[in-house]
Amino acid sequence: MKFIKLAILASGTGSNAANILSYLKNSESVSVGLIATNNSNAGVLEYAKAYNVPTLILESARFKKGDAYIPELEKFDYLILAGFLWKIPAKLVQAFSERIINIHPSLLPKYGGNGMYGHFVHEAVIANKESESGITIHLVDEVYDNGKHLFQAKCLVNEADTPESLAQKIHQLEHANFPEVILEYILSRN
Ligand SMILES: Nc1nc2c(c(=O)[nH]1)N[C@@H](CN(C=O)c1ccc(C(=O)N[C@@H](CCC(=O)O)C(=O)O)cc1)CN2
Ligand SMILES: NCC(=O)N[C@@H]1O[C@H](COP(=O)([O-])[O-])[C@@H](O)[C@H]1O
Repeated sequence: MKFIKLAILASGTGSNAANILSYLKNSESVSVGLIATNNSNAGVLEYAKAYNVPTLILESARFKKGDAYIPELEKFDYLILAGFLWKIPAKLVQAFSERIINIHPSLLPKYGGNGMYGHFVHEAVIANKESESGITIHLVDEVYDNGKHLFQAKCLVNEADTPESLAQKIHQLEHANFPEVILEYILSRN
């Protein structure tokens, strides 16, 4: 079987990226060859250093209006968005058709779209007194949070929950499922 190379794109703390790196550390068929971020202060860069993974700092104009770093990214088989906060431009979506996977911290289509990321999602769920929330893992198309769903998992939300306590529940679901959903999808296509 072909050896599969992943690039992770992340903007923040990087707990999902770290979880994927840990999950794949002994894999003989899939590896993470790059961590790219738009934030030179992102915590994810510390995990890249710890796992000795090359990094790439994305510059806005080149990513959004230039070549979208396709020369650097096209050597990878899949792009994994793990808390990446910029829209993937159409030319990169087209270059990686059905090969970009994103994790979103809500039960899409609820609480998705522009402005719906990180704590903003949890704040909206709590403000609306939802009884449940969860995660969605989906393919990425040219629109925010619109691609084909690969997986969803739910958690209960109770009156005592805060955006912070809900975020913890969501992170537990993400860490328990994202690596396995990624592997299941890419191995089903190779
Ligand atoms: N073409 C696509 N690009 C991206 C997708 C996608 O589905 N299609 N998913 C996002 C991740 N995401 C939700 O899962 C998401 C991330 C960020 C935003 C957002 O509103 N961002 C702000 C900018 C925030 C910042 O720069 O700090 C914005 O665009 O104004 C919405 C959804 C990754 N890319
Ligand atoms: N809409 C995108 C979005 O909100 N993504 C969310 O960013 C967080 C990143 O956490 P991490 O940096 O600890 O992996 C995760 O909860 C992920 O679902």
